[in-house]
Amino acid sequence: MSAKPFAETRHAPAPELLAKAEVLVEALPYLQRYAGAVFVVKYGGHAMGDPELARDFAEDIVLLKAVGIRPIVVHGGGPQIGAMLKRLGHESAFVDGLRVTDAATAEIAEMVLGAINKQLVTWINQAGGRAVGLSGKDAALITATKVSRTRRDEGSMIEQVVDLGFVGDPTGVDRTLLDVLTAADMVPVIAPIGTGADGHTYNINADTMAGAIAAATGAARLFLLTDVPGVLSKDKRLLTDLDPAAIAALIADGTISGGMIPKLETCVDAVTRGVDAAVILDGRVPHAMLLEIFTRQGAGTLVRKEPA
Ligand SMILES: Nc1ncnc2c1ncn2[C@@H]1O[C@H](COP(=O)(O)OP(=O)(O)O)[C@@H](O)[C@H]1O
Ligand SMILES: CC(=O)N[C@@H](CCC(=O)OP(=O)(O)O)C(=O)O
Repeated sequence: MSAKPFAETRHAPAPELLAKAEVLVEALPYLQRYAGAVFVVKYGGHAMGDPELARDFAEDIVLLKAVGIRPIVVHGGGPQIGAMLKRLGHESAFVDGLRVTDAATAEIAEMVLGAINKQLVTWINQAGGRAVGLSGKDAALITATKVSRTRRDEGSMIEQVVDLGFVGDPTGVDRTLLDVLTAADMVPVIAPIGTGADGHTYNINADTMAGAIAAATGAARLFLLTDVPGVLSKDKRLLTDLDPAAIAALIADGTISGGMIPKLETCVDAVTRGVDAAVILDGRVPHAMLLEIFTRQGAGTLVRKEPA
C-alpha cells in the first residue's frame, strides 16, 4: 500500500480552530522576546472590585509565569482603606493624590493592605501559581523616606510645608528577596508599605512603589492597571503612545489631571531609569494584560523614553 502525498492528506482546520492557532503564532515573537524578563504589574484598588475579574487577573499572572516571564505584583487598596477608615470614624484627606496618614491611619492601612495581599496570594495560588505575600518591610525590601510637599496659597509668595504624616517615598529598594523568590519560580505580591530609617511604618502610593520596584529590578515592562482604558485626550480618544515630552505637554494643558498625574509621573520616572516601557491599562477589561503583551495591536497607553 502506497502512502498518499503529504499535501493530499492535509485538511484545513475549522476557521475558529485556525483562529486559535493564529493567536498562538502571533504571540510567538513576544514569547521569544520576553522569556526571562521581569514584568512589574500594579493592580489598583479600583480594578480589584470584581472577584471574577480578579480571578482573570490571577490567571494572567500564572500564564506569564508559565511562559518564562518573571512577574512581580504590587497592589493598591485605596478604596478599601477609605471604606475601613470610614467604618472606624477616622476619615482622611488627600494632598496631590496622597492620603494624609497619621499613626492610626498607617496602622489601619497596613491591616487592610495585609488582608488584600493574602486574598491576591490565594487567587494566584488557586490559578496554579506559587505566590508569596510581602510588604516593603520584608527583608528590608523598601526603605521609605518621609514625603514632603509644599503649597502656595493663591496670590501669596510664601511656600508652606504641608505635613502628610507617615507618607513615604520608596527611596531605597533591596531587590535580594525578589531575586530569590523569582529564581525559585515564585510570584512576589507586594503591599505598598515600607519602613523608614526611623523605624516607623510608612504608607506609600502603590503606583510609586511599583515604579521604584520596576526600576530596581531592571524590569522590561511596568503595567499600571486602573479603571479607564488608558490616557484619554480632551475629546476622550485613547492616546496609545506617549513619551516624557508629550506627557509634560498634556499635564501643562490640563488634559491629564487628578490620579492620572502621579501614574504618568511614575511611568516617566520608570522609563528614564531603564524600564523599556510602561503601560497604563484598563483593569476592568478581562485579560487586558495578555492582549497588550501578546498581540500586535496592544491595548491601553504605552509610555516609552523616545517618541514612537
Ligand atoms: N487624561 C486622562 N485620561 C484618563 N484618565 C484621567 C485623565 N485625567 C484624569 N484622569 C483620571 O485618573 C483616574 C485614574 O487614577 P486613579 O483614580 O488614581 O486610579 P487608581 O485608583 O487605579 O490608581 C481616572 O479614573 C480618571 O478619572
Ligand atoms: C500614600 C497613599 O496615598 N497611599 C495609598 C496606598 C494604597 C494605594 O495607592 O492604592 P490604589 O492604587 O488602589 O489607589 C492609600 O493610602 O490609599
